[in-house]
Amino acid sequence: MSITVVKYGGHAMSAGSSFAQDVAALVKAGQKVVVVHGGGPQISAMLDRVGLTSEFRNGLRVTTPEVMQIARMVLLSVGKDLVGSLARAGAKAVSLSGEDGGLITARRVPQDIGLVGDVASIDPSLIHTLADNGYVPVVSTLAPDAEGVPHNLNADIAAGGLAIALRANKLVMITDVPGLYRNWPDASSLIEKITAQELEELLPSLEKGMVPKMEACLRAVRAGVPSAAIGTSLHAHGTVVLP
Ligand SMILES: Nc1ncnc2c1ncn2[C@@H]1O[C@H](COP(=O)(O)OP(=O)(O)O)[C@@H](O)[C@H]1O
Ligand SMILES: CC(=O)N[C@@H](CCC(=O)OP(=O)(O)O)C(=O)O
Repeated sequence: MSITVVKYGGHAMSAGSSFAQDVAALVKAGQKVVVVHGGGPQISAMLDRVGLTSEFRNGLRVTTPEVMQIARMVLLSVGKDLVGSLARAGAKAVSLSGEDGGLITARRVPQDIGLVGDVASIDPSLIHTLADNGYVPVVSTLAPDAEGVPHNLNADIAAGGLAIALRANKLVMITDVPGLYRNWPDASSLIEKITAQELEELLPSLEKGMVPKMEACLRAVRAGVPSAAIGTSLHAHGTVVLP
């Protein structure tokens, strides 16, 4: 049975959408769906409320231990909220993070930005167990490093890693823009289809949140995921990345 990995970004989430209904419909139609959620804007809002600031470097949040505490709290709560939305839409969902069942092990990124991890390894057996039994796994992207220290992972990067480890048929990145624009924000420059080679050439010119998103798509299609799509819903894909 085919597996779709869907990354649901924090910006898309705050815009409100038919996300839960769309996932529930896919599951009803016999597909396995794994949700990886973001929550960047929600973390920033909570940091604001408690009087902490954080900055982004190349799309990654500089994560001090204090920021990590808030990020973890917010992401786990976003996961539970999504389980609730999916349940109301008729899908049985279970939230978990990379910390559960040895799902993800993190490796500290080389940049000096604190407790930020990349995916070092993934053990997808817990995800398979859930998906094989009709549950929608909802993954919060926190993961311990080899010493057991929790790290903050960019959700796009983690979704790409999971799509590879699960041998997904498709990776879908749901965000607040219709797709990838060659000359952002020129609305006429939306890229409908792009190959891995073309994307690799374009990557250095991209900025902010698009950097980890497109890097994750590139890694996924290079590692055997047949396609990665970027759009505003499970059915609206402005951009498709092909090997
Ligand atoms: N070339 C580009 N094409 C599309 N969006 C871009 C581009 N460059 C920067 N962006 C910005 O990236 C944002 C999406 O990334 P991000 O904020 O990380 O979203 P998410 O929370 O869904 O992961 C868009 O809202 C847009 O402002
Ligand atoms: C290291 C890093 O940047 N982690 C992200 C995790 C959440 C995320 O990726 O959320 P979106 O998908 O909504 O942007 C953060 O702290 O914002």
